[in-house]
Amino acid sequence: MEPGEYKKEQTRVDSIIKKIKARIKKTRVDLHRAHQETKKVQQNYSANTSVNYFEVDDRIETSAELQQQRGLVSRDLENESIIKRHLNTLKDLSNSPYFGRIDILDPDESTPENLYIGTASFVDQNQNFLIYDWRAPIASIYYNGTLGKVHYTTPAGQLSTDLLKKRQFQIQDGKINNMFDTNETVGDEMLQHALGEQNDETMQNIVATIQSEQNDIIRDTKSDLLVVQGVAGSGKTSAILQRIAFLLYHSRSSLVADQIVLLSPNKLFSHYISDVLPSLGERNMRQVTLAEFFNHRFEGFHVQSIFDRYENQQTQNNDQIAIHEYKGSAQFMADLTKYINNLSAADIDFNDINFRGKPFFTGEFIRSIFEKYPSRMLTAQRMLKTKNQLIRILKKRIHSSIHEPWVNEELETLSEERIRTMMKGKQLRDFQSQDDERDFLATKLVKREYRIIYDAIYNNNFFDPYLQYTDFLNQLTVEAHINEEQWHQSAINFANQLENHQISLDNAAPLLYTRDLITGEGRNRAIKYLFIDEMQDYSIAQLVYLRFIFSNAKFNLIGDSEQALFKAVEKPNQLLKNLNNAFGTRHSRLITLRKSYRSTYQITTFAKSLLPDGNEIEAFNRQGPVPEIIVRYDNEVAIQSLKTVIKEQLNDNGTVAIITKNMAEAKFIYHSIHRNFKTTLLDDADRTLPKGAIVLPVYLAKGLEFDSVIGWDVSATNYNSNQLVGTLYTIATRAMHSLILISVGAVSPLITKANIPNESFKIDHQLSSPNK
Ligand SMILES: Nc1ncnc2c1ncn2[C@@H]1O[C@H](COP(=O)(O)OP(=O)(O)OP(=O)(O)O)[C@@H](O)[C@H]1O
Repeated sequence: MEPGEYKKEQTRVDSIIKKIKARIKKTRVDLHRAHQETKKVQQNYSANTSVNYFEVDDRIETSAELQQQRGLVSRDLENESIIKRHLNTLKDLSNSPYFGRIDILDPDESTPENLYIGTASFVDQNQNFLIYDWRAPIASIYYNGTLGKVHYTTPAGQLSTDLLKKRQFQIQDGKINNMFDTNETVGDEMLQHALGEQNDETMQNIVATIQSEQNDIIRDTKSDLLVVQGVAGSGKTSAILQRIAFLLYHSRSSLVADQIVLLSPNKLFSHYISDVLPSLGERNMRQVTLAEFFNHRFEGFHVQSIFDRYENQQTQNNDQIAIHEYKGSAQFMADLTKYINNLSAADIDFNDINFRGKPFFTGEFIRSIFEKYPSRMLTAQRMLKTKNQLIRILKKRIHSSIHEPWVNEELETLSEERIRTMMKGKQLRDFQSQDDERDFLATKLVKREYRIIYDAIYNNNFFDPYLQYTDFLNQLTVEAHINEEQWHQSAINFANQLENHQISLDNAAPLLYTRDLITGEGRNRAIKYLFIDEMQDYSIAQLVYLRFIFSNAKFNLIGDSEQALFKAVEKPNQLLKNLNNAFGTRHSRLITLRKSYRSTYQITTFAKSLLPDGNEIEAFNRQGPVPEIIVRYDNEVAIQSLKTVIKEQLNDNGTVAIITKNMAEAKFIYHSIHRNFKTTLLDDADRTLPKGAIVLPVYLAKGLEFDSVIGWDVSATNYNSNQLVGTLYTIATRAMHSLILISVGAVSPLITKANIPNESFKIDHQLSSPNK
């Protein structure tokens, strides 16, 4: 670098920050004005809309005016929040305006251009880009290109330029702390610095140090099905969050954050990643865990969570595992689809709709309506027609009931005030005669009375998906490898669980699929992108269902087959093939990430040795202590050692996580140590990660990272099956700087038989069992 460069760059930083600060001042004024405007519209709205919602008794009659008012309020609120977000972005820029510079020479130009790249663009009054947003097409060469001829994609097609220089900056509080020129994607030095820091309470964006292969994930705009298989700590989650920010920028006019859904592994994770998009000036996408999603769709039932299943699956026999695998397969969903498509009117489980303890519409009557529609129509279309017909009949009944004696009686007892509320929005001149007015009120009364029937039709309560699904399970001829008796038992279990308002996870997606495919409802066509993190924990059946209901969404599935808990590992290529077959997608793409960034070189080297094909994993070269295995021969001594280790680790690290195989072990540890240290036991209802010592079962640690990890009881007794390799690997790869494993008794063969180089770990072995 030429002498004087640092000074020149710092002068530029100073001048840009001055301009940003001036813009902040102006934006504050804009924000104040927008806030006043929102307040005015809101006051206006509440004055105009003091409607008694209980009286609005027909969904079809929602006032258009009300909707318009609501629209104004939300538009102003949105406007205000856009300015607020912009202000926050400017504040961030005023601290650190950019992190990169590229010098390019376009063909036919004689002087090079210097472009600076930051988290957002900053443009002066003359439309000069003082900072380019990292998502701008030209910025891609900062991440991808090495010096020389480079290409980049713009909305107008591919362009090429000559990349003359790539410079990286670390700017904090307006001061350049470090800067260097590089030929690499993003030099190791910057990355070393970013990765060497202590774990934050929430995840940080990686915008300044995105790696080339991560950039491919972020900027993909073509795939309908994008599958990212990446080793632990390879930046999958980071990349998809950056991708969401990229997509929102790329499709500013046609995509909003609410049209993007992320299915996340647990609530802790949802909170953990919640700062990334706002730090990039974007709103968060919708986030939901699978358990929340199912419980929302099965109101009144408790759906087994993925965590309940981990806890229970530890006791499944081979026959049960075979059934579980079949129920999670694409084949099972195909069998179910075939069954549903071949249902005749006589096969459908119609229910009576009751009113005051008596059938208002009998199931047989409903069936007779359904039967009238031609069988060449889809079941869902016939159902919809049946439903509309029922509503028409109900309306007729309402109309013919308005002169019944009970209505007259009620009308006579109506208070003035009640009449006024019922007439809200109506003027006397709207009625031709007094009879008209009376009929209007009578209709309202009858509608209210029959509301329960309307709701039952509207909610498809005339059809019983639970019974239908049971019928399906019972009529199925299962393949030879499935034990028939156990299969029937599982159908009985399903029915028994329903009695107790319980649904097991295996049945949740197929059951919803039965309901939605038959009724034609439950689909959400507004969602444009679906992201699934930790996809290895989803069954293909669940993915098929999600594909069915989010039919307009592009799918982004992110996972690490090696981190599958209690399940055999599936090769990424095979997985993509299975998904392509099940989804029937046109443009699918598999991106594999092999380099692990989270952990030190020593931890990654140890963790990858646990896996049969772990040598495909590449460790990032950040140095730290080698992992340690502590072997003790009884719980009491092991707990003593655990306490010593926690104490040492807390001296050097912000978070020390003791990760166990299951909740029972986590509770045991918590009760053994919480008097000695301020300890937090986490369960699946927790949303935040405290600092200090925390105890949690492995499935809650998914997607998270900790400065120091202590894996509890990696003994041969506790880790006795090959199916637990993923569990062990997941525990080890949660550690950023330090990893210690404690074994109560002989160490698991998953570790002793693994090909771990001797110098890659330390062992602290109690010489013999005290009992011997
Ligand atoms: N390009 C990068 N620049 C800086 N940090 C990075 C980069 N890529 C990944 N990291 C860091 O590495 C760690 C792991 O990233 P992330 O959690 O996204 O990985 P993952 O593949 O989702 O991991 P896992 O599957 O193990 O949960 C995080 O601390 C993240 O900030």
